[in-house]
Amino acid sequence: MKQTILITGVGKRIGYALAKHFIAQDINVIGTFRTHYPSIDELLELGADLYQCDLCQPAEIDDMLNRIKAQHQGLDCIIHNASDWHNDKTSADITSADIMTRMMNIHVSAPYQINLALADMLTASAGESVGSSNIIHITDYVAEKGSQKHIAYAASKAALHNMTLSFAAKLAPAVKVNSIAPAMILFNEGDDEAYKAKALAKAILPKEAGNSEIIELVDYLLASQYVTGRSYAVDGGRQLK
Ligand SMILES: NC(=O)C1=CN([C@@H]2O[C@H](COP(=O)(O)OP(=O)(O)OC[C@H]3O[C@@H](n4cnc5c(N)ncnc54)[C@H](OP(=O)(O)O)[C@@H]3O)[C@@H](O)[C@H]2O)C=CC1
Ligand SMILES: Nc1nc2c(c(=O)[nH]1)N=C([C@H](O)[C@@H](O)CO)CN2
Repeated sequence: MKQTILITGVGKRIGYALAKHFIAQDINVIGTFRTHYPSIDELLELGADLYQCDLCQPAEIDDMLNRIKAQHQGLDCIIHNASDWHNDKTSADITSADIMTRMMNIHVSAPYQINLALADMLTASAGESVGSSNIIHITDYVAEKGSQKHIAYAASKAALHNMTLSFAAKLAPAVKVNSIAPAMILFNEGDDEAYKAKALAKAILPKEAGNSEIIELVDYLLASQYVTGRSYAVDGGRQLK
C-alpha cells in the first residue's frame, strides 16, 4: 500500500520542498497551508491532498482532522513543520502575552492536538513492525540554547522537543518520534548582506545549508528502525563557536 505523509505548512520553503520530495517518490502527501500561494495550486495538480487551516485555531484543526480521518485509510508519518518565527517586539497590536500564546499555539498546542488525534492511524499503519511509523517535530537550535530576541519562540520550540520525549515513550514500538533542530537552513527575502554575514559567522561551518539537509535527514529517520526520542541537530557546529 502507498505510504501517506502529513506535512504542516507546505505553502513555501522547507515544507514545500518536503512535499515535492515525497510526491516525487510516489508517496501520498497530505498538507496543511494557511496562505494560498501558487505553490498550493501546483501541489494540488501533483495530487497532494491539501487543507487550508490556521493552526492557531483548535476548531479549524478539529475540522481538518475529521476530514483527514474520513478521507484517508492509512497514515505513516506526520512532519510538524509549520512555524511562526516571531520576535519579542511588542506593539499596539500585539502584547508579550499574545506573542507567547501564539508561539505556544503553533509550535506546541497544534502538534499536540494533531498527534493525539492521529496516533491510532500511525499505530495501525505500523502493524507488527517496529518503528515503521514516524512523527518528526521540526524544532530549532535555539531550543537548547535560548534566544535573546526570540524568547517565546525558543521556549515553544523547547516545549515541542519535550513532546518528542513524551510521544516517543507513549507511541513505541510502532511509532518513532524525533526532533530535527536546524539553524541556518534558508535565509528570508529581505535579509541584507550584513545580516547574512552575521548569521553565517555563528557556525564553524558558515553555510546557508539548504532544504536538502533537512530532506536527507527526514529520509534517514523514516528508514531507521532504531532511532527515537532524540533530537538531530542540523546547525553547522554552532555549539562549538
Ligand atoms: N529556515 C531556517 O533557516 C530555519 C527553519 N527552522 C524551522 O524549520 C521549519 C521550516 O522553516 P521555514 O520553511 O523557514 O518556515 P517559514 O517560516 O518560511 O514557513 C512556515 C510555514 O508555516 C506556516 N504557518 C505559520 N503560522 C501558521 C499558522 N498559524 N497556521 C498555519 N500555518 C502556519 C506558514 O504559512 P504562511 O506562509 O501562510 O505564513 C509557512 O507555510 C520551521 O519549523 C522553522 O521553525 C528552524 C531553524 C532555521
Ligand atoms: N518559522 C521559521 N523559523 C525560523 C526561520 C524561518 O525563516 N522561519 N529562520 C530561522 C533563522 O534561519 C535562524 O536559524 C538564523 O540563525 C530560525 N527559525
